[in-house]
Amino acid sequence: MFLVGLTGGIASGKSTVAKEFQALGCPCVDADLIARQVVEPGEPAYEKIKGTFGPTVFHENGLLNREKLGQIIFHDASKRQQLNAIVHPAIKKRMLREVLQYLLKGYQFVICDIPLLFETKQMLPFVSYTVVVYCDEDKQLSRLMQRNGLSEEDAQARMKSQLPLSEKCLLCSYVIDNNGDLEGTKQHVKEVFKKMKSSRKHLVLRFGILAFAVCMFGGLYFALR
Ligand SMILES: Nc1ncnc2c1ncn2[C@@H]1O[C@H](COP(=O)(O)OP(=O)(O)OP(=O)(O)O)[C@@H](O)[C@H]1O
Repeated sequence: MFLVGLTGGIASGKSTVAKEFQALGCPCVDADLIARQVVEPGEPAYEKIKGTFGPTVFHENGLLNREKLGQIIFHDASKRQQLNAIVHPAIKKRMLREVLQYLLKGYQFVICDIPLLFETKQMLPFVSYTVVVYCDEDKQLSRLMQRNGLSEEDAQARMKSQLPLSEKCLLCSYVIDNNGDLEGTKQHVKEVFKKMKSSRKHLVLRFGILAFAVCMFGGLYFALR
């Protein structure tokens, strides 16, 4: 099995593209979903956030106030770094656990939807291919404002906290153009899907596991003879 890192900019269409990959039968691990799970009450990252940012970033019922925390970190790079140092290792650990479950089920590859793949670099050593979902800046801005009900200024601040999409396109293996309608995007997803299916990178891990098993059992056999 091998991992494909799916990334892009905020509201560039990663979830939309991930759904299309799932419709084609690919398992997807969603870093955003995991990011919400690791800050639930009782999780180690939850306690660390309380210790670092204080009680003001929590609702009265104890749940994390994501909007309040978002406002703080999107306008303050050092606070953003502090939060990242807490949540990124927890996200990475849980992602690798989910990936391991798919490995045991025998999938050829797993799509890992990681919005900040190139910014944090945490998961980069584990992925064989990177795919960027791209759309022009003005389209990204209008989709973000519409979806999240944000002012232009707030939407711009969120976009600026990430690497520009054009830079990510230079770093990745494949670009999926999401400027057009959904039908066009589906076609781009199918093309990338075919390329992944024809990759033989999953054999590296399979042969590695096989060689390891042969060595272990061979060693055991000769030791017990
Ligand atoms: N090709 C498209 N045509 C029209 N609208 C689109 C298209 N792709 C995505 N959208 C819309 O743009 C918004 C952002 O898309 P999506 O949620 O997939 O982005 P995302 O990159 O996953 O966002 P986030 O950064 O929050 O994770 C959504 O409202 C979605 O419906």
